[in-house]
Amino acid sequence: MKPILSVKDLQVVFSGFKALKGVTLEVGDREIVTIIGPNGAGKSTLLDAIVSKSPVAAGKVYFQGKNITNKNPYEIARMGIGRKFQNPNVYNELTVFENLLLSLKGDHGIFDSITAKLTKKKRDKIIDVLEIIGLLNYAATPVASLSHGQKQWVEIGMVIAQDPTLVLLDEPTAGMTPEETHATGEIIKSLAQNHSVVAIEHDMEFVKQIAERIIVLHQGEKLAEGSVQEIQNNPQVIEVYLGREKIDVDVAART
Ligand SMILES: Nc1ncnc2c1ncn2[C@@H]1O[C@H](COP(=O)(O)OP(=O)(O)OP(=O)(O)O)[C@@H](O)[C@H]1O
Repeated sequence: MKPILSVKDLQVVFSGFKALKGVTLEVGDREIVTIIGPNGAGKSTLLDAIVSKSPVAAGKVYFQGKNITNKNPYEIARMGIGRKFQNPNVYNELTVFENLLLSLKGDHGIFDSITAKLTKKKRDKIIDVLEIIGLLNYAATPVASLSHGQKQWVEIGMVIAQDPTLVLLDEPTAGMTPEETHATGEIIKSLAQNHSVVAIEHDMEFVKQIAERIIVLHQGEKLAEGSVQEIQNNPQVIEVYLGREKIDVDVAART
């Protein structure tokens, strides 16, 4: 099977500091790949480099067979890669429906998007997205009155409203309650029926819920790759990441 995304020997350098030291990975059609690793491992930098938010110093990024290395970020978005950042980037004073309307592919400018005639096609598309993100009953609710988790779902919705082939999510469950985290996992699984997904995540329960394949980054390099079981039993991963996570949890439980 031909991969949707193919990253080859990617290097990113910040003022002489190598944040990525030659990372290679592939993402298949409608596959969910989860990226884990300690703080500073280079996870966000990897997603940034794919969409040209950080410049690639060496190596290549191919999307659907086309070389997109260091291409203009808007062009990359237009080609079909959607990126959600850690903090919700939504319009609080607008409703959930309006936020999604603003994100629809082909619309330009807040005023134009909101005042333009709402076609049936646009309405149906927004309803589809609302169903996927579980907010159908909140269409007319101002985003300001949603919970933190619901705002994150609106933003996931804003990404998928653009019909990306590949969705990149940076810690989609950050700050969520356990119930919201679980619901996010179900949203991502339903997303993967039509999209490829790469998600950075720290919460191992969540990773187990969604992961088909896990990639572990450590100090700018790929330390391991495999199924949940392979990763959980990998001694190097336990040493640099999973063991430490467990110690953190144990310490937190005692204090
Ligand atoms: N714009 C930048 N300028 C300089 N250094 C940077 C920049 N962005 C990231 N770094 C450094 O690159 C390394 C990788 O950072 P990155 O944010 O990719 O890690 P991460 O794995 O996403 O960590 P976290 O889990 O804490 O978000 C870190 O040492 C970070 O300080």
